[in-house]
Amino acid sequence: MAFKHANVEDLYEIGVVLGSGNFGQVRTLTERATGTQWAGKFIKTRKNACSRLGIQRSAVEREVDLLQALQHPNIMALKDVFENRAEMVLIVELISGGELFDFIAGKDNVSESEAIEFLKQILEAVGFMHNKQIAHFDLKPENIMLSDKDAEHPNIKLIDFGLAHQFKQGEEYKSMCGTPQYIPSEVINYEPLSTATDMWSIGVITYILLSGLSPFQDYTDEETLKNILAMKFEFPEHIFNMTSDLAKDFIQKLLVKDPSERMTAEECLIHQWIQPL
Ligand SMILES: Cc1ccc2c(c1)c1c3c(c(C)cc1n2CCCN)C(=O)NC3=O
Repeated sequence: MAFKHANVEDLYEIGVVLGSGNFGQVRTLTERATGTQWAGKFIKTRKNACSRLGIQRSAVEREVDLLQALQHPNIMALKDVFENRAEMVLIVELISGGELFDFIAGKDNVSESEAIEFLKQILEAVGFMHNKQIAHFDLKPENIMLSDKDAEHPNIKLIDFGLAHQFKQGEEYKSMCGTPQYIPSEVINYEPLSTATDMWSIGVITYILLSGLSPFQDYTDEETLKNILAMKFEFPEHIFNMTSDLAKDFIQKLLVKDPSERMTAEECLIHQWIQPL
């Protein structure tokens, strides 16, 4: 996709801030020609390679390339990219149902059938990515958005591919990025990563969906990381007493230390809990 050098404001009316992260800000945009609402991800780019502020232009190009390869109903769609001296703007579909995180927070916990509805869509999107050798590397409830939270069957969309990576044949990839409570031991130990790294995060997300608790989280990130390395998690009886054995089995087949032993997205989609015979 060619990066447009026009001024975003010529084509879009810039609206409210939806959120911000280390990359910059996300704001609503209204396309002047059609009135259609979009989201604009405003990324401050670095003046030069050594300045600390902002993001390398090459990192944004990589995210754009990955998003172009990932056209799927459960993955945020990229419409356009604008670039000027100090920033780049990704024009993406507006996902107005907010984060899965808030949806869970708004309820004590989610029923198993609701959780399965969400997980099927997440697993379809992640399986699609993994078949293209692309890993997300930052799967967490904040990056799973609902297109309409009031719908009977909310549609989910994965967002934020800033840490995503496409594996080349036989290439090794390591990174210390991610969010402590969702990362597996291979990230902490700076060992080679793979698409299985995402599957660990899905195990953590499933545990949170069903209980509202985070399996490894502790008072400090350091303690959290120790819990992960020690594989220290359990299903507290007073919280999980109503949870099916199949649901716990699903989680236990993802929260596995050895990445090669974890279920793949495809294996998850045919697990008895997700797809009863
Ligand atoms: C209604 C609403 C509220 C907050 C939003 C968004 C939409 C949103 C969106 C996107 C991103 C990358 C971040 C977003 N954020 C920031 C928080 C996401 N974790 C996006 O790509 N489309 C959005 O609508």
